[in-house]
Amino acid sequence: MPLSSVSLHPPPALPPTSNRSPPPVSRLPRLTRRRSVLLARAGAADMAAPAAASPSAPTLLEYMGRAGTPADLAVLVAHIQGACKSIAALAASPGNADLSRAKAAGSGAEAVAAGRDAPKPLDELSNEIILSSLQSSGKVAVVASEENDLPVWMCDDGPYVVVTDPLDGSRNIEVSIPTGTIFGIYNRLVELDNLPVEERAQLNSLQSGTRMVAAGYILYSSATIFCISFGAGTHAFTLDRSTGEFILTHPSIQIPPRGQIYSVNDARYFDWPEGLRKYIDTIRQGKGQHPKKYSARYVCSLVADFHRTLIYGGVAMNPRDHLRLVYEANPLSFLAEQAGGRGSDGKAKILSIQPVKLHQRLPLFLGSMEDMLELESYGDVQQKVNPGYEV
Ligand SMILES: O=P(O)(O)OC[C@H]1O[C@](O)(COP(=O)(O)O)[C@@H](O)[C@@H]1O
Repeated sequence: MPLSSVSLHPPPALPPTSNRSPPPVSRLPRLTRRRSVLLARAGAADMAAPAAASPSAPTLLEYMGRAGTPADLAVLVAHIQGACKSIAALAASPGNADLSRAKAAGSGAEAVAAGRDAPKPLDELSNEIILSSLQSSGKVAVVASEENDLPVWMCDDGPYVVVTDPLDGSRNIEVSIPTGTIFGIYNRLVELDNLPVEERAQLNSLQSGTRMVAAGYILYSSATIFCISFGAGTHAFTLDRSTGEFILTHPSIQIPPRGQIYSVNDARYFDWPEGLRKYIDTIRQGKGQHPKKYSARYVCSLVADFHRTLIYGGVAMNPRDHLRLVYEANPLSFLAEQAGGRGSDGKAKILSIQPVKLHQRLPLFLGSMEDMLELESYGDVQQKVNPGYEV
């Protein structure tokens, strides 16, 4: 669906102001200055409230300037940032439910035949938004996206290669559950420049995760969070809706070495191997290396489950062959490692797995170092039975 054909319904008209009785002024709580500033920043303050203080924390663009991010890379990230603001607006718009519904039966057959899920209109729109902003950055040679069977070649002398899942968890949009965009950035392999374009595109996109120069995700939730690593720590920026800027709110995130939360779709318990069942049974009962009973949290939206794990610690997993190595597991593992955590397929570090196919799937485990090592010590944690589940 082209972007121009999306019609967002106008908001319902409010009754005229004069018909509504004014609130009893004397009962209005007085806003503290801090609250006023926060409300003003959120664009929600009463006009008479004190003006927002200028935030001292840097914006994403200022951060990249201060950190000495190469200019071409900063331009590229600035374009991703712009695209994600548009996706955030679409995901939160009154038209989002229509955009999240699968198209007529039979559509998306090509994607399904290629081992991908049938895309929803919002997946396709998000892909279009990301691709066009990467194209206009002028910095990208090739993009490998979940929504395209093959990598898209953009520009022969673009210095970077981008891998992306433009909108993960789009099945959740209709019920306003968080979604996210994931991306990874590599240098273009100049030694491949003389190969035919299809081969060049493919090999550039299948680089090992160890060669990533930057990776990030954008979480579309109650706040829109842009989390990124350039290989020197993991940092998260929160969208300030009054200025349209992403403000540094979580510098140098350190995932706690041990958490108390596990995140998995445990309706699949009976399809799990013995090792994984034992691990989950053990930590639930507080009988593991950490003598606390773990709690379960599962949003079923990869970026949201990963974001919570990054901040609170613990483990987030999908033990069956479902998530994609190139544009989901690799970028999130890079961010986890940069925050002191670990990403694995249950046996090996994700970043050390050489991709062989663009849409390659694998079991994915992400989280706190101590929790991850304990989990892996059970050996048999990859779910081999994968019947495909309807929901
Ligand atoms: O059905 P499962 O195994 O719980 O998988 C859920 C996972 O799949 C995803 O929805 C991604 O799958 P899709 O690409 O089909 O949307 C993740 O957001 C989520 O973590």
